[in-house]
Amino acid sequence: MHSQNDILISLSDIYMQYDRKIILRDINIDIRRNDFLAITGPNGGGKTTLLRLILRLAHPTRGQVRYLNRGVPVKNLSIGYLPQKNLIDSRFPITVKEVIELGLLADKNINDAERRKRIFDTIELMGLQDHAGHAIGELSGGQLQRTLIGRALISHPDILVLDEPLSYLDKHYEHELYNIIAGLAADTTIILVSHEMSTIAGMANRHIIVDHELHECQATRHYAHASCDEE
Ligand SMILES: Nc1ncnc2c1ncn2[C@@H]1O[C@H](COP(=O)(O)OP(=O)(O)OP(=O)(O)O)[C@@H](O)[C@H]1O
Repeated sequence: MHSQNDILISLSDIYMQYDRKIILRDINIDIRRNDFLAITGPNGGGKTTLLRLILRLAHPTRGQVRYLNRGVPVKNLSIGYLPQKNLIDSRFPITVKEVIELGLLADKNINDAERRKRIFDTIELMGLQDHAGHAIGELSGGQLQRTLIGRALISHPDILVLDEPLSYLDKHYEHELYNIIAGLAADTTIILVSHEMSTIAGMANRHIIVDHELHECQATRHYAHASCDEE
Protein backbone atom coordinates (compact mmCIF):
# COMPACT_ATOMS: atom_id res chain seq x y z
CA MET A 1 0.00 0.00 0.00
CA HIS A 2 1.28 3.46 -0.88
CA SER A 3 1.25 6.14 1.76
CA GLN A 4 0.97 9.84 0.97
CA ASN A 5 4.10 10.21 3.08
CA ASP A 6 6.16 8.31 0.48
CA ILE A 7 5.73 11.00 -2.17
CA LEU A 8 8.92 13.00 -2.80
CA ILE A 9 7.99 14.87 -5.98
CA SER A 10 4.48 15.63 -7.13
CA LEU A 11 3.67 17.03 -10.56
CA SER A 12 0.13 18.28 -11.03
CA ASP A 13 -1.58 19.54 -14.18
CA ILE A 14 1.70 20.47 -15.85
CA TYR A 15 1.66 22.16 -19.24
CA MET A 16 4.87 23.31 -20.88
CA GLN A 17 5.09 25.32 -24.03
CA TYR A 18 7.86 27.14 -25.83
CA ASP A 19 6.49 30.01 -27.91
CA ARG A 20 3.24 28.53 -29.25
CA LYS A 21 4.46 24.95 -29.30
CA ILE A 22 3.07 22.66 -26.59
CA ILE A 23 5.86 20.33 -25.47
CA LEU A 24 4.10 18.67 -22.53
CA ARG A 25 0.44 18.58 -21.67
CA ASP A 26 -1.63 17.37 -18.76
CA ILE A 27 1.20 15.77 -16.80
CA ASN A 28 0.21 14.33 -13.43
CA ILE A 29 2.55 12.02 -11.56
CA ASP A 30 3.72 11.37 -8.01
CA ILE A 31 7.25 10.07 -7.61
CA ARG A 32 7.68 8.03 -4.45
CA ARG A 33 10.64 7.15 -2.28
CA ASN A 34 12.60 4.27 -3.85
CA ASP A 35 10.69 4.38 -7.13
CA PHE A 36 12.71 3.53 -10.22
CA LEU A 37 11.15 5.34 -13.17
CA ALA A 38 12.33 4.23 -16.59
CA ILE A 39 11.31 6.86 -19.13
CA THR A 40 11.48 6.46 -22.88
CA GLY A 41 9.75 7.95 -25.91
CA PRO A 42 10.36 9.45 -29.35
CA ASN A 43 12.93 12.15 -30.09
CA GLY A 44 11.55 15.53 -29.20
CA GLY A 45 8.74 13.98 -27.11
CA GLY A 46 9.65 16.10 -24.09
CA LYS A 47 11.66 13.72 -21.87
CA THR A 48 14.51 16.13 -21.12
CA THR A 49 12.00 18.94 -20.62
CA LEU A 50 10.17 16.76 -18.08
CA LEU A 51 13.42 16.12 -16.20
CA ARG A 52 14.23 19.84 -16.18
CA LEU A 53 10.79 20.52 -14.69
CA ILE A 54 11.32 17.81 -12.07
CA LEU A 55 14.67 19.42 -11.20
CA ARG A 56 13.07 22.87 -11.18
CA LEU A 57 15.59 24.04 -13.76
CA ALA A 58 12.61 25.07 -15.89
CA HIS A 59 9.24 26.42 -14.79
CA PRO A 60 6.04 25.00 -16.24
CA THR A 61 3.76 27.24 -18.26
CA ARG A 62 0.97 25.93 -16.04
CA GLY A 63 0.79 23.51 -13.14
CA GLN A 64 2.89 22.75 -10.12
CA VAL A 65 6.00 20.77 -9.17
CA ARG A 66 6.09 20.13 -5.43
CA TYR A 67 8.89 18.65 -3.32
CA LEU A 68 7.74 16.79 -0.22
CA ASN A 69 9.24 15.15 2.83
CA ARG A 70 6.82 12.94 4.79
CA GLY A 71 3.88 14.87 3.39
CA VAL A 72 5.33 18.29 4.21
CA PRO A 73 6.37 20.66 1.36
CA VAL A 74 10.12 21.37 1.34
CA LYS A 75 12.26 23.73 -0.72
CA ASN A 76 15.02 21.31 -1.63
CA LEU A 77 15.64 17.62 -2.03
CA SER A 78 18.98 15.86 -2.35
CA ILE A 79 19.19 15.23 -6.10
CA GLY A 80 22.09 14.13 -8.31
CA TYR A 81 21.72 14.97 -12.01
CA LEU A 82 23.39 13.71 -15.14
CA PRO A 83 22.34 16.07 -17.95
CA GLN A 84 21.95 14.64 -21.43
CA LYS A 85 23.96 17.21 -23.23
CA ASN A 86 27.29 17.95 -21.80
CA LEU A 87 26.95 21.55 -20.80
CA ILE A 88 30.57 21.81 -19.74
CA ASP A 89 32.72 23.58 -22.31
CA SER A 90 35.49 21.04 -22.89
CA ARG A 91 37.95 23.91 -23.46
CA PHE A 92 37.39 25.01 -19.87
CA PRO A 93 40.59 24.21 -17.90
CA ILE A 94 39.19 21.87 -15.26
CA THR A 95 40.31 18.36 -14.35
CA VAL A 96 38.33 15.14 -13.96
CA LYS A 97 38.84 15.27 -10.19
CA GLU A 98 37.59 18.86 -10.00
CA VAL A 99 34.47 18.12 -12.06
CA ILE A 100 33.63 15.14 -9.83
CA GLU A 101 34.15 17.30 -6.72
CA LEU A 102 31.60 19.81 -8.07
CA GLY A 103 28.97 17.23 -7.15
CA LEU A 104 29.69 17.99 -3.48
CA LEU A 105 29.06 21.75 -3.77
CA ALA A 106 25.74 21.58 -1.94
CA ASP A 107 27.15 19.34 0.85
CA LYS A 108 28.25 21.95 3.35
CA ASN A 109 28.55 19.55 6.28
CA ILE A 110 31.10 17.21 4.82
CA ASN A 111 34.58 17.35 6.40
CA ASP A 112 37.88 17.32 4.49
CA ALA A 113 38.71 13.67 5.18
CA GLU A 114 35.26 12.52 4.04
CA ARG A 115 35.48 14.79 0.99
CA ARG A 116 38.81 13.27 -0.04
CA LYS A 117 37.46 9.74 0.49
CA ARG A 118 34.33 10.42 -1.56
CA ILE A 119 36.42 11.82 -4.42
CA PHE A 120 38.84 8.88 -4.31
CA ASP A 121 36.03 6.30 -4.16
CA THR A 122 34.07 7.92 -6.99
CA ILE A 123 37.10 8.14 -9.27
CA GLU A 124 37.72 4.45 -8.60
CA LEU A 125 34.05 3.51 -9.07
CA MET A 126 34.02 5.20 -12.47
CA GLY A 127 37.38 3.66 -13.48
CA LEU A 128 39.01 7.06 -13.92
CA GLN A 129 42.17 6.52 -11.81
CA ASP A 130 44.46 7.10 -14.80
CA HIS A 131 42.69 10.32 -15.78
CA ALA A 132 42.00 12.07 -12.46
CA GLY A 133 44.45 14.90 -13.14
CA HIS A 134 43.65 15.25 -16.84
CA ALA A 135 41.87 18.28 -18.22
CA ILE A 136 38.41 17.34 -19.49
CA GLY A 137 39.36 18.52 -22.99
CA GLU A 138 41.73 15.53 -23.20
CA LEU A 139 39.03 12.93 -22.54
CA SER A 140 37.15 10.64 -24.89
CA GLY A 141 33.34 10.94 -24.97
CA GLY A 142 32.98 7.87 -22.72
CA GLN A 143 35.54 9.11 -20.19
CA LEU A 144 33.78 12.47 -19.99
CA GLN A 145 30.42 10.73 -19.57
CA ARG A 146 31.88 8.66 -16.70
CA THR A 147 33.25 11.84 -15.12
CA LEU A 148 29.78 13.43 -15.26
CA ILE A 149 28.14 10.29 -13.85
CA GLY A 150 30.68 10.47 -11.00
CA ARG A 151 29.69 14.09 -10.37
CA ALA A 152 26.02 13.02 -10.14
CA LEU A 153 26.76 10.14 -7.72
CA ILE A 154 29.39 11.56 -5.37
CA SER A 155 26.96 13.24 -2.96
CA HIS A 156 25.06 9.94 -2.42
CA PRO A 157 21.83 11.75 -3.34
CA ASP A 158 18.41 10.50 -2.28
CA ILE A 159 17.22 10.98 -5.86
CA LEU A 160 19.24 10.34 -8.99
CA VAL A 161 18.11 11.84 -12.31
CA LEU A 162 19.94 10.35 -15.28
CA ASP A 163 19.36 11.57 -18.83
CA GLU A 164 20.67 9.05 -21.35
CA PRO A 165 23.40 7.70 -19.04
CA LEU A 166 24.52 5.06 -21.57
CA SER A 167 25.52 7.66 -24.19
CA TYR A 168 29.13 7.28 -25.36
CA LEU A 169 29.81 4.29 -23.07
CA ASP A 170 31.41 1.18 -24.50
CA LYS A 171 29.93 -2.26 -23.72
CA HIS A 172 32.23 -2.78 -20.74
CA TYR A 173 31.20 0.43 -18.99
CA GLU A 174 27.59 -0.03 -20.01
CA HIS A 175 27.59 -3.23 -17.94
CA GLU A 176 29.51 -1.55 -15.12
CA LEU A 177 26.89 1.19 -15.07
CA TYR A 178 24.02 -1.32 -14.97
CA ASN A 179 25.68 -2.87 -11.90
CA ILE A 180 26.18 0.52 -10.24
CA ILE A 181 22.57 1.53 -10.91
CA ALA A 182 21.23 -1.82 -9.67
CA GLY A 183 23.24 -1.37 -6.45
CA LEU A 184 22.01 2.18 -5.90
CA ALA A 185 18.39 1.29 -6.65
CA ALA A 186 18.01 -0.43 -3.26
CA ASP A 187 17.96 2.89 -1.40
CA THR A 188 17.86 5.62 -4.05
CA THR A 189 14.93 6.99 -6.02
CA ILE A 190 15.95 6.78 -9.67
CA ILE A 191 14.53 8.65 -12.64
CA LEU A 192 16.23 7.48 -15.80
CA VAL A 193 15.66 8.48 -19.43
CA SER A 194 16.98 6.19 -22.13
CA HIS A 195 16.27 4.95 -25.62
CA GLU A 196 17.95 1.66 -24.72
CA MET A 197 15.54 -0.04 -22.35
CA SER A 198 16.26 -3.75 -22.62
CA THR A 199 18.17 -3.99 -19.33
CA ILE A 200 16.90 -0.86 -17.59
CA ALA A 201 13.23 -1.84 -17.94
CA GLY A 202 13.90 -4.97 -15.88
CA MET A 203 15.27 -2.91 -12.99
CA ALA A 204 12.48 -0.32 -12.94
CA ASN A 205 9.20 -0.57 -11.05
CA ARG A 206 7.53 2.12 -13.21
CA HIS A 207 7.64 2.33 -17.00
CA ILE A 208 6.83 5.64 -18.60
CA ILE A 209 6.51 6.86 -22.15
CA VAL A 210 6.67 10.58 -22.79
CA ASP A 211 5.25 11.66 -26.13
CA HIS A 212 4.07 15.16 -25.22
CA GLU A 213 1.77 13.35 -22.82
CA LEU A 214 2.82 10.96 -20.10
CA HIS A 215 1.72 7.33 -20.35
CA GLU A 216 2.47 4.91 -17.56
CA CYS A 217 2.61 1.34 -18.86
CA GLN A 218 1.29 -1.51 -16.79
CA ALA A 219 2.86 -4.23 -18.93
CA THR A 220 6.44 -3.99 -20.19
CA ARG A 221 6.31 -6.34 -23.19
CA HIS A 222 6.27 -3.72 -25.90
CA TYR A 223 7.40 -0.88 -23.74
CA ALA A 224 10.93 -0.93 -25.17
CA HIS A 225 9.38 0.03 -28.52
CA ALA A 226 7.87 3.15 -26.98
CA SER A 227 4.38 1.76 -26.83
CA CYS A 228 2.41 0.53 -23.83
CA ASP A 229 0.38 -1.82 -26.02
CA GLU A 230 0.40 -5.49 -25.17
CA GLU A 231 0.07 -6.59 -28.79
N1 LIG B 1 14.59 26.01 -24.26
C1 LIG B 1 13.83 25.64 -25.30
N2 LIG B 1 13.29 26.54 -26.15
C2 LIG B 1 12.51 26.16 -27.18
N3 LIG B 1 12.21 24.88 -27.48
C3 LIG B 1 12.72 23.93 -26.67
C4 LIG B 1 13.56 24.24 -25.55
N4 LIG B 1 13.91 23.09 -24.92
C5 LIG B 1 13.32 22.09 -25.64
N5 LIG B 1 12.62 22.59 -26.68
C6 LIG B 1 11.84 21.81 -27.66
O1 LIG B 1 11.02 20.92 -26.92
C7 LIG B 1 10.88 19.68 -27.61
C8 LIG B 1 11.16 18.55 -26.67
O2 LIG B 1 12.55 18.53 -26.37
P1 LIG B 1 13.18 17.52 -25.31
O3 LIG B 1 14.66 17.73 -25.35
O4 LIG B 1 12.49 17.66 -24.02
O5 LIG B 1 12.79 16.12 -25.97
P2 LIG B 1 13.36 14.66 -25.68
O6 LIG B 1 12.19 13.76 -25.57
O7 LIG B 1 14.31 14.70 -24.53
O8 LIG B 1 14.13 14.37 -27.04
P3 LIG B 1 15.39 13.39 -27.40
O9 LIG B 1 14.90 11.98 -27.32
O10 LIG B 1 15.69 13.79 -28.80
O11 LIG B 1 16.49 13.71 -26.42
C9 LIG B 1 11.79 19.76 -28.83
O12 LIG B 1 11.00 20.06 -29.95
C10 LIG B 1 12.73 20.89 -28.49
O13 LIG B 1 13.15 21.55 -29.65
